[in-house]
Amino acid sequence: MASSEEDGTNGGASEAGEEKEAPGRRRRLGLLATVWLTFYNIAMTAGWLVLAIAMVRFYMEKGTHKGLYKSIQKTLKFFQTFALLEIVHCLIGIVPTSVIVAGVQVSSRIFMVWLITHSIKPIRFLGHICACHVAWTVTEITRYSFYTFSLLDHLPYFIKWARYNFFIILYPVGVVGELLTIYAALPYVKKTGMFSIRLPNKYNVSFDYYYFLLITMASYIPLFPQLYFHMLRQRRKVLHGEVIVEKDD
Ligand SMILES: CCCCCCCCCCCCC[C@@H](O)CC(=O)SCCNC(=O)CCNC(=O)[C@H](O)C(C)(C)COP(=O)(O)OP(=O)(O)OC[C@H]1O[C@@H](n2cnc3c(N)ncnc32)[C@H](O)[C@@H]1OP(=O)(O)O
Repeated sequence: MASSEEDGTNGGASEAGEEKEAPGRRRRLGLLATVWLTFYNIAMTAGWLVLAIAMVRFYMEKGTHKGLYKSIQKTLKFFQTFALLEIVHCLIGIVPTSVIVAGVQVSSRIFMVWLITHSIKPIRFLGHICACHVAWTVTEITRYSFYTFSLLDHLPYFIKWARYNFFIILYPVGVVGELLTIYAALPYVKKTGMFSIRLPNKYNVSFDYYYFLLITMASYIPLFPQLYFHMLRQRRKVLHGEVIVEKDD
């Protein structure tokens, strides 16, 4: 999963009004793209901050995570769904992140939010979901504030440090939380047959959501290490200035 920056294509950036850059230097975006991304990143930082404050307040008031999902679900769904724009940013070339990397990252979260927690009520009180939400929230506050300060050319070192260190723990925590949540959903999905299409039907098509979930869980095995090692490479590049040459896959 090589980034376009590394393979020299500049992610289609020139079409989006960017200038070509010397390797290792920050890319310069057009005014419109800079304004939009600054607005987007500030909105996302604020959204995830609101979520963090709501989680802390809930826990302090109630002393339990039970009922937390109900109180945060609207904000969570809104800001996580808004993150679909990240795939659009990659596609139109205003950010150089690989579309595949952003696509896998965003779609797994959308899947968790809408097709698991929104759709399967009995699993909402589980601690695993809480673990994912905490991991996502800390990550996103750090990540979007990193992008915002970078765009404004005033990036405090501790935000850069946090962006490229927190994931070492938070990524596995989030992934284990997601996998345990899907696992906990399996009996309910099997019992209810939800989102499944049985034969015979006039289109002669069958789909079993239970097996889809098993395949999704299995897909974490090849995909997650790729994302994790990608972040470790980014960490070496950004924090330690290593030049990393990657092959396109
Ligand atoms: C339908 C069923 C689907 C099922 C899918 C199953 C998939 C299974 C595996 C998936 C596992 C994912 C699990 C996950 O959900 C769990 C968690 O997230 S737990 C919490 C911890 N998570 C993390 O730490 C996430 C880490 N990931 C990331 O940080 C990024 O999301 C990543 C997409 C990996 C990209 O990182 P990368 O470093 O490659 O690129 P960047 O995007 O940070 O930066 C590259 C340059 O682009 C500039 N940029 C990017 N976005 C913006 C923006 N919004 N505004 C401004 N600039 C932006 C950035 O500054 C960089 O620029 P430069 O190179 O000039 O510095």
